Amino acid sequence: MITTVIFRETSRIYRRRPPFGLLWVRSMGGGARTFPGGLNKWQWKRLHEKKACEKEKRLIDQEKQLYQARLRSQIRASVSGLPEKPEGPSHSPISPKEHLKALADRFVKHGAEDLWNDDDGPIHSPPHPGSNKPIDPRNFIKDGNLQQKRGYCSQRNDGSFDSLLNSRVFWGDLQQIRGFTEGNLITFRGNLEQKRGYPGNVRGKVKKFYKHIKGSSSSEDDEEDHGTVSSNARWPKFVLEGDAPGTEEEREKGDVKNVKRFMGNATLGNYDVKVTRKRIVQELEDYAEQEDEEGEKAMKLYEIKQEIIERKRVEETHEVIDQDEFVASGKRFDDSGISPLTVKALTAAGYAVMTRVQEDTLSVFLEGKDAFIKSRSGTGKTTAFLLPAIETVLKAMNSDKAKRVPPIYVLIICPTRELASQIAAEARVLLKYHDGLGVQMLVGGTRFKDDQKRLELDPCQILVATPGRLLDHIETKSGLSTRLMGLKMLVLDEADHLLSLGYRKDMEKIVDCLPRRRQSLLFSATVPKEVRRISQLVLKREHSFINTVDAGSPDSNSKVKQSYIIAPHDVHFQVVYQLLKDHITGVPDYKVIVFCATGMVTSLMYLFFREMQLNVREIHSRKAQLYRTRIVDEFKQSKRLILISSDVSSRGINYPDVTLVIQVGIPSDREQYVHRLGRTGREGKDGEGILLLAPWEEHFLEYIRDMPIERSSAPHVDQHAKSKMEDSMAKIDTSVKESAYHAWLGYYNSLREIGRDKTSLVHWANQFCESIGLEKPPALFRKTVVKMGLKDIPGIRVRK
Ligand SMILES: Nc1ncnc2c1ncn2[C@@H]1O[C@H](COP(=O)(O)OP(=O)(O)OP(=O)(O)O)[C@@H](O)[C@H]1O
Repeated sequence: MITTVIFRETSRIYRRRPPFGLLWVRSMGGGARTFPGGLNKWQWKRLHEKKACEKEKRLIDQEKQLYQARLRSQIRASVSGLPEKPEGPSHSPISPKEHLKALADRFVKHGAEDLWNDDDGPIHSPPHPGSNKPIDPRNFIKDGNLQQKRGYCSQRNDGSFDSLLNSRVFWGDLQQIRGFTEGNLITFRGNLEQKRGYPGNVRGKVKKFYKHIKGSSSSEDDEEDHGTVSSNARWPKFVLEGDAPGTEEEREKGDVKNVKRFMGNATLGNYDVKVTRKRIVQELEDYAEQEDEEGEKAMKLYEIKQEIIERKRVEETHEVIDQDEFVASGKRFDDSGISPLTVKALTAAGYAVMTRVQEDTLSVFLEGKDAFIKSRSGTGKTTAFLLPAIETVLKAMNSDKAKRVPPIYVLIICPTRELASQIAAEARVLLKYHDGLGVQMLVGGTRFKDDQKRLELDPCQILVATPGRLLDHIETKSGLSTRLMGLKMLVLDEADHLLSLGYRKDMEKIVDCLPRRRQSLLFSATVPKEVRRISQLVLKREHSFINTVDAGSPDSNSKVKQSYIIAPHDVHFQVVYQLLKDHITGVPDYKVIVFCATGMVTSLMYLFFREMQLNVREIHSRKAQLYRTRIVDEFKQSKRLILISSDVSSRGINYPDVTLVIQVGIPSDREQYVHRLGRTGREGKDGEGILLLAPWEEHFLEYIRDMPIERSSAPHVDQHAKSKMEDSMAKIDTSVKESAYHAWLGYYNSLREIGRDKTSLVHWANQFCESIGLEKPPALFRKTVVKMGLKDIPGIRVRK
C-alpha cells in the first residue's frame, strides 16, 4: 500500500523523466476510498453539498407556505373584526428572507402603492370621474345603471353597454380585479364578440350574452340582437367573478354549485375552473361593498389575494409552455445555487431562466462527475460550462488562498480561434462582478512572446485555448505547465472534433500533462459512436453521458427548414447566386452564410459575388487573424450581409439571426453538415438550410437520411444573369482560380468515397475548372500527384 502511494506521488513529480532507480508508475487517479459507499473525499463532499442545497430549497418552500397561511389568517382577522396578533419589535439581524417577509407585511398594512414595482404595470386603473376608490364589481349588479355610476361611459357618455365594452377603463378594472393578463382580456373580448356568435359590432351583444348565461336561447330573443341595449341592462356578475351563473338570488346567496363553464382555460387561465368559490373571498368581497375605510382595506387584501393567485398561475403556465430544448424547465438562475454575483451578471446579460443543457450540466457538476454532454447547436452550451467553471474557481480560491502564482483552475479547449475568443468574451460577461477573477486566451495567429507576457502580467484562473498553441506553451516549459498543476476542471468544447483524428495526438499530449484529479466536461452537438469510445482518453470510466436531444429525434434543430438541390457541377455558382437573390428579395433582414469546401474555393466565390455586386464578406484560415476577428465581429452585429466561409465558422460560432445557410458541395461528414446547419435557427428561432450537391455527390444524402430534409428544384437562372456571371468570373485573376482548383482536388481526394475513384475525381475536377472559367486544368507538382495517387490518371498535367 505504502509503495503504491510513494509510486503514485513519484510518478506525478517525475512524470516526464523518472530518476534512475525509480520505477515509473502511472497514476490511476482517484483518492483513497475512505468514505461510505466507496466514495472519495470529493464525491463525499459534493454529496453533502447537494443535500444542503436540497434542504435549503425545502426550507424556502416551507417559508413560502407559512407566509401565505399568515396572509390568509390576516385576511380572516380583518373580516371577522378581531384584532391582529400583536407583534413585538425584533432587534436581531434580519435575514434576506425575513426582509422579504417584512416587505410583504408592509404591502398588506400600507397598501400596494407603497411597494409596487413600476415594471409590474399599474396597480390601479386611471381614476374614474367622481370616485377615487378602487372599483367594486358588485355595484355593477346592484345599481343597475352601473356604467354611469362608475363613469365607464365617460368617453361616449351615452350610458349604453356599447360604451361599457368599448371603455378602456372598464377593461382596466376587470384586469385589476380579476388579475387577467392582457392576452386573456383580448381573448375574453374575442370570445364575447366572435365565439359566442355576437356580431362584430357591439350593439345588442350584451343582451344576448346575458340570455346565454341565463340558459335562454329562444330564436325570438336572438332576433333582438340589433336593438339598442337599455342602460338598465345588467352586467352578469359571473363575468366579473369568473364562475357561477345560476339565478341572481342564488348567486347573491353564494350557493350556486354545478357551474357551466362558458369559456375555455385558454381564455380565462385557471379562473373559470373553480366551481365553488372560497368562502373567504366571498366574505371579503361582501365586506368590500362597504364604502368606508374598512371596505377599502378589505378590497386591498382582496387584490393581494388575486395577485398571489395570478403569480401562481403564471408560474404554472410557464412550466407548461417552455418545454422545448432552449428553455426547458424554466428553472431560474437565482434558484440554482450559483454565486449571486454570477446571477447578477446573467441578469445584466438578459438571461433569467436556464436552458435544458445548462440545468443538466449544473446537476452533474454538483455531483462532481465527469460528463459527455450532447445538446443541439445554439442551445447555450457555452454558458452551461462557464457556470460550473466559475463555481469551481470560486471554491478553489477559497480553499487555497496563499499561492504565489495563481494556478489555472479551469482549462477550456476548443478547435478554432474564433470560438476561443467568443468563449473568452462570454466568460468576461459572466465574471463582470467577480473582482480578481480573470480569463485569458491562448490561440494561434498571435506572437508567442506576447502570450507569455500577457499570462505573466495578468494572471488568470480560467484559460481558453486552441490545442496547437496550448501544446506549444506546454512543450516550451514556459511556466504554464506548473500553473496547470492546480487544474480542477477541464472542458472540451466541440469535443467530438477535438477527439477526431486531426487533433487526437495533440489532445493526448495535453491531457497527459494535466493532473488526474479533476472534473472533465465534454460538450458537442454531435457525438459519433467512435468518439464516445475514445472519450475515455479524457473522462473517468464512471462518467455520465447526458443527451438533451430526445431519442429518435434528429441532431438538427426542428425549427430549421432543410432542403437539398441536385444540380450539375458547372452551374453551382449560378445556382448559389440565384438562391441568394431570391432570399434577399423575400427576407429584407437577410443574413446568409455560404459554406465552401476549402479556403481557396471560399476566396474565389467571394470575389465572384463581389463582382456580382452582392454585399459579401469572406472568412477562412488563409486570412490574417486580425482580419478574421474583424469580419466575425462585423457579421455578428450586422444584417443584410452574406458571409462566404470555410469551415472556420462551422462550429460553435454564434452569429445571431442567420436566416439562411447554404452548403455548396459535399460536407466532410454528417457532423459537419449538422454543425454548419446549426449556424441558423439558434436560441429557439427559425431558420433555413440548403445543401447544393452535384449528381455524383448524391450518395451523401445516405448519411443524413434521418434528417427532415426535402428535395427542392434548382432555381431558374435567366440568360441575362448568366452572361453577367460569365463576365464577372472572367474578371477574376487566373492564379486565384488555379489555387481553388488545387484546393478543390485536395479536399475531394481526402473524402473516402470520392477519393477512391481517382479517374472520376480527375474528371469532376476538370468539370470544376470549366465552371470557374479555366480553359484547361493547371498542372500539379509531381510530389502532389504522387501523394494524391493521381499518377497515370488521364487528364492530369504534371509540372516539369
Ligand atoms: N439561459 C439563456 N437565456 C437566454 N439566452 C441564452 C441563454 N443561454 C445562452 N443564451 C444565448 O443563446 C445563444 C447560443 O448560445 P451558445 O453559443 O452557447 O450555443 P451552443 O449550444 O454553444 O451552440 P453551438 O453548438 O453552435 O456551439 C447565445 O446567443 C447566448 O447568448
